[in-house]
Amino acid sequence: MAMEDKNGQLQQNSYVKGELLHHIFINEEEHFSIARIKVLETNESFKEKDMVVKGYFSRLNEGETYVFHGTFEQHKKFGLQYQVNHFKRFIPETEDGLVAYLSSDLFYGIGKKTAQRIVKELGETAVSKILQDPGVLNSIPGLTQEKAEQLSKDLAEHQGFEHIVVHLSNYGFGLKMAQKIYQAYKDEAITILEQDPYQYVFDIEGFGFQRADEVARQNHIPMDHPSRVQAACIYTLQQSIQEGHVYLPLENHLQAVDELLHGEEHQIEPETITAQIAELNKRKKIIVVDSRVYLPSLYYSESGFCTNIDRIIKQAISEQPADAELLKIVGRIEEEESLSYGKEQYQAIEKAIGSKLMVLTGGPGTGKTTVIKGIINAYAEIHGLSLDPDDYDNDATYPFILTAPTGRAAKRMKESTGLPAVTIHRLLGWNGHETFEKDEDNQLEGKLLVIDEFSMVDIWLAHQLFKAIPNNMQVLIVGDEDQLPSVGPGQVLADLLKSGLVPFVQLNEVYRQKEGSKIIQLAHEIKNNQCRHDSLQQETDFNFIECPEYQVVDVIIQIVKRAHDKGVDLRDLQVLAPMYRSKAGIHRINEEIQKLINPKTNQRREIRTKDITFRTGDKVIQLVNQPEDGVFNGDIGEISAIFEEDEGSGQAEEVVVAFEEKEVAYERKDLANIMHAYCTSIHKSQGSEFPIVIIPVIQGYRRMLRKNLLYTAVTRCKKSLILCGNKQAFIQGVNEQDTNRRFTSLEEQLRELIENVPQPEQEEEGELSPYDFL
Ligand SMILES: Nc1ncnc2c1ncn2[C@@H]1O[C@H](COP(=O)(O)OP(=O)(O)OP(=O)(O)O)[C@@H](O)[C@H]1O
Repeated sequence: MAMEDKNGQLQQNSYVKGELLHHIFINEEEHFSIARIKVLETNESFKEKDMVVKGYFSRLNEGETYVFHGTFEQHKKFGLQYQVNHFKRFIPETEDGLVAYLSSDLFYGIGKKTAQRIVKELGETAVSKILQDPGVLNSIPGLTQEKAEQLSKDLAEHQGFEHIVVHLSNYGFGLKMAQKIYQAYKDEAITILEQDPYQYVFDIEGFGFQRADEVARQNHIPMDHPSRVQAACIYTLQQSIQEGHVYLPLENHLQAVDELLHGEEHQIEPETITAQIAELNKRKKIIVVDSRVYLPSLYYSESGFCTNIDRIIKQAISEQPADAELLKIVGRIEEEESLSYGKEQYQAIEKAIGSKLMVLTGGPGTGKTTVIKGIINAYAEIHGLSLDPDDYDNDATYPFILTAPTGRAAKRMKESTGLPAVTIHRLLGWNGHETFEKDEDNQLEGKLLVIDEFSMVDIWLAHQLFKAIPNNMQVLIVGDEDQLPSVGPGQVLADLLKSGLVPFVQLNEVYRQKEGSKIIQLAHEIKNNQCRHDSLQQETDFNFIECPEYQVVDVIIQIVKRAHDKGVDLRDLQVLAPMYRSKAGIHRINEEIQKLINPKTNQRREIRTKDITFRTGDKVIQLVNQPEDGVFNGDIGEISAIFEEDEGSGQAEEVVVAFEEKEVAYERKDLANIMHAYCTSIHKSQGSEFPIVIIPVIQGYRRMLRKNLLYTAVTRCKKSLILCGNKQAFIQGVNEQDTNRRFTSLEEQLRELIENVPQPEQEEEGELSPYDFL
């Protein structure tokens, strides 16, 4: 950290003082610049007359002098550059220098005489005095109030960002965080930081509670300050979202807040926390209902989703065929498709046609896709609608909407049904700022909406989607309830099914098994808690290679090598593992496969980050939703190009990834959004399927191995599944239920609605209705 002593002397190890000659590259939005400077002074053994500096700073003034702090970096093409951590405009410390600075063109209306009076009155530290308190200018003889105001404003503007950067560096914040802070608060940044650092926790991404605590301590803000307690209340709720919770029970919340606030030398009384929770509740910063504490966005998502489910299921259905008529229609579809629907499958088609909203659930190979097609075909025939998009004027008038939460799932839907399908984000028109074009005031157009892979949809997205569904639309939700729940908060599919409010059909009979699939059989044995050692016998499409833990990575490499040598397209082969950092973790497996498949050569460009080396030709996975670029968490692509920085053309350093439908360019700062995908996490594989899947299973993964995790992993495979490691660890894992309960109130809220739903007519004997489950 750079510090100045009392005399303003630099105590930083490395510095370069230089006059800015010209800018090479400027990104105004990011405050990122590359510039050439004339070196005036440095404590480094740098002998050249000028050099290139780069870092997160705004446009600097050419001809002015700055002191930069940072480190030298050797750039492959451009040689030695100085990576700036922070910097400061050099203000001459002599009285004459300061007078020249204040009377320069930078400050309108300040002549030499006025500048001399300011320096005489305020001394060599005049600039920081004015910045801290513009009122000091009132004492300068002959300086009108108007000019004084103008000068302090101009000084603040010129010094603003730099001043803030220097100030923040005293708290240990780097340029990048300083830039984020400056964007959010501008000139207020320091005042807010020093008076109420906890505000940063809410407004600045990546600014944690502990950081705010450190700043508060340095500024002697008491540990029981209301702001601190309130920040802890909100921060703990934000953290709980990571575990999938929609709310925290008051008791758990109090405990979590207490743990966060508790220090060796200070203790916060429970009453203080309760009082601040009440205060936040009053100000609608959190919502407390029935001893449950919610963040408002999640509370309103959950209650909004319930309201919309209620609205939709209460609507009447426009046209409904008589039973005999539907039988005839389904018979015709069976003929066209050359199959005969099973009892459950027919029931699913019948119930979907007769319900405003229905959930279709079932494991792999039970015919969910087959039934989706049956429902769409039957709907089209009943309503006299063509399935061919070319028969409609434009996309908006096409009556069938097929959607899924990820790009890959939408693509699979499109392939299996032969109809257009899009991601939920695309369907709703994501505008990149957490809002969508489609909402309650601008609803979707269409007649039948089918949402696949619904287990992956969190409560926030579910709410956004359902508020955009118009009254005249019929809705079919499809998902496998035994899969892992959504990455985001909630367990919407499971809660919908448990509530009993919404009609649903569960498909149990497995059809793909009839074609001799061991993979499907294993999936159902896991699902039905019947997986034993003899379930893991070798079959044509399944093998469990037993090996000790230390050999598991070698075994994976051998399998991948054999597949590669045989000409298998590596996009069709996926290694799935549950953990990132272990001896047989995702990172290690990726490194080893990269060495094998895509080693370093002179032909392949590469770019190194702290942990990873990316090379052209590498298989990579997107780690976050980036809807503005049309890529989503879990999408897999290949690095098609790496561009080095080019001063001449202004080309920034970039990695270009070719995804299935588009190319996306990542600057260095965005490379954390991707990682190698030779091996990916099971969580990230949700919604995707691969012909060949390899899953290492070892005792070292024990704390992660759970039934729904292994079930999700196994069901990602379509043709050939290879497990390797320890059979006992696998058997123990599939017998381990996920006991991490997610706190959601959706099921309860939906149940409360049941009283208001008109009771259906008497069901035929043997048919399931939601009311059978109450
Ligand atoms: N009634 C049926 N008669 C004959 N074959 C069927 C029937 N239902 C489904 N199948 C066949 O079973 C296989 C699995 O069906 P489908 O793909 O619809 O299941 P799914 O539940 O969508 O599976 P997954 O989730 O694994 O994709 C397909 O080959 C399908 O043609």
